[in-house]
Amino acid sequence: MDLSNHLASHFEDNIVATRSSMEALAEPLSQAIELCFGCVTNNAKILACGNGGSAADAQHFIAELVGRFERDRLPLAGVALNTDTSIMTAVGNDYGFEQIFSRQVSALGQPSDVLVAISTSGNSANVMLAIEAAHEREMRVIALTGKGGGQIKDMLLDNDIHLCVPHDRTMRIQEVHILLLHILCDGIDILLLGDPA
Ligand SMILES: O=C(CO)[C@@H](O)[C@H](O)[C@H](O)[C@H](O)COP(=O)(O)O
Ligand SMILES: [Zn+2]
Repeated sequence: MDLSNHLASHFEDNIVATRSSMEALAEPLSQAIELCFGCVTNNAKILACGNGGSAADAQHFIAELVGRFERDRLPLAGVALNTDTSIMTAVGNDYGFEQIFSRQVSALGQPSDVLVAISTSGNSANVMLAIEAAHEREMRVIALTGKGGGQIKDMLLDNDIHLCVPHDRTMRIQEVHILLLHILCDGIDILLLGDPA
């Protein structure tokens, strides 16, 4: 294998994934920005969850809401459901790993809250049960997926938002997911603070 060609192919593939996502996802992404803005400016909160790299994305996103993104502003309400090891081990141990997020959604979720559910395959059982619990709480869902959306695609309701990266490799999908989450943060800040100087 020619290593430098192989390395270059990652950059090329990332560009393809990013460009096709820009074309496919611009509209649902604006809808997601409006939904998150409405949520955090109406005394509601954003709950986020995912596994592995997507857990990192969920907590990264929430840290930028509660802390800040690029500009100073008031803290925005959000909770990453994959960060509390006591809850995750207790619920995982006592009720099963599939319920580690859904139980928290049931405990914390209110009808105006939004669930950001992240799964590259769209098939992680614990993320799917979190979506089910959010619907039971009358929450709206923003799902970040890839690979055609998996089973999550069929679980979403009409007023949910699906950001499905048109790619089949987990790492590429994750790379676009973090881009989408950063754009969401930027969009929320623009609606809150106006255009950047
Ligand atoms: O970061 C990676 C791979 O890039 C892994 O940790 C990956 O997130 C894990 O295998 C997850 O369990 C995959 O779950 P999902 O994206 O299919 O819901
Ligand atoms: Zn990864």
